[in-house]
Amino acid sequence: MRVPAKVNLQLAVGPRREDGFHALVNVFHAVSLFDEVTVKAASPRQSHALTALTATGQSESHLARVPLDETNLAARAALLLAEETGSGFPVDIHLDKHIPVAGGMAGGSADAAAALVACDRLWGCGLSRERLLDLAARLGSDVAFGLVGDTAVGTGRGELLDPMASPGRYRWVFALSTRGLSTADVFGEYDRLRPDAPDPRLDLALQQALASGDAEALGRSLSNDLQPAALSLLPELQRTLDAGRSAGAIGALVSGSGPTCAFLIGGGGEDAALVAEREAEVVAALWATGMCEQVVAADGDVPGATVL
Ligand SMILES: C[C@](O)(CO)[C@H](O)COP(=O)(O)OP(=O)(O)OC[C@H]1O[C@@H](n2ccc(N)nc2=O)[C@H](O)[C@@H]1O
Ligand SMILES: Nc1ncnc2c1ncn2[C@@H]1O[C@H](COP(=O)(O)OP(=O)(O)OP(=O)(O)O)[C@@H](O)[C@H]1O
Repeated sequence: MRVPAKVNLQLAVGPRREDGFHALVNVFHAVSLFDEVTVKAASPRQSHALTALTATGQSESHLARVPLDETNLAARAALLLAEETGSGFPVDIHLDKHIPVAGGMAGGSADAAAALVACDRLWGCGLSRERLLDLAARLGSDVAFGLVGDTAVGTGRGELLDPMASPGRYRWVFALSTRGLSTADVFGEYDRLRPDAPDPRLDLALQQALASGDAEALGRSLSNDLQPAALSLLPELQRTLDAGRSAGAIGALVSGSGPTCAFLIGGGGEDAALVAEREAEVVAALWATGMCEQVVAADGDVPGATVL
């Protein structure tokens, strides 16, 4: 399975609810930075739903943060499906990780979405899309989006998804950090900085920019209520954002709970040579900060978990 990372085009965070989660209006956008998840029948067969989990990837520092036990979200997805359906036989799960770990791009959630679909097929459960989305939501607020992909608005705690019209194609650059940020810590810092958060609302200017495919307008409309909290925990991210903006990015923000920073470079309607030139300048400026572990380019939007 191939499953994409996400960037949040708008992340409006309301007050903390009684269950501890925050009410969100969350505009998800899937980008072409993929994890590959392979699920195979284990041999010899054992009595557990999961027998082994392995991971590879480009970055050793990121891989070191991926748990290889039953706390891994992909393993949890397989176990939940087995428990809910009463079916399943032992499987080996391999994660080839390219989505930054604890980077605010929903890497673990993506792997969980892929594992759900893969095990559903391998075990012949034949769950409906609704059941799969329901199980995904139980695993985490971002998991359902891994199934859906493209561009979608999430409400509730982010798990109730509606597709959003976005006919345009956009070019992005992502600055990955060697550090990770815990999503729970960033929400905690948000509560400290903003104890009286209003109810979240969809930004109509963003909706319009997406509907018309206007990259400049999209760049102006990007927003993330968690950004001040991520910057408060990792103040050096401000320099990364400033460097990308000064080099010509038409929009810049922290992705989700961070610390990955996302830079909008241009849209499909623009002169391709101009966009490529802008991309090269932004990439060079980000490397020059000396603060990025990796700088990668990607396109959005792209489909959700796909069988290869
Ligand atoms: C920041 C985002 O990535 C934006 O898409 C998501 O809201 C986070 O989604 P996620 O990583 O799937 O998060 P979950 O695994 O559901 O929750 C992790 C922790 O984040 C906090 N959390 C998450 C979602 C939400 N709506 N309110 C929260 O307060 C809670 O402290 C929770 O314990
Ligand atoms: N399959 C997985 N891949 C990466 N991390 C995982 C996985 N399963 C569990 N984890 C744990 O989850 C933590 C968060 O990882 P993840 O990459 O999902 O963060 P994130 O992209 O910031 O999440 P989100 O954007 O959904 O808030 C990691 O530090 C790791 O301990």
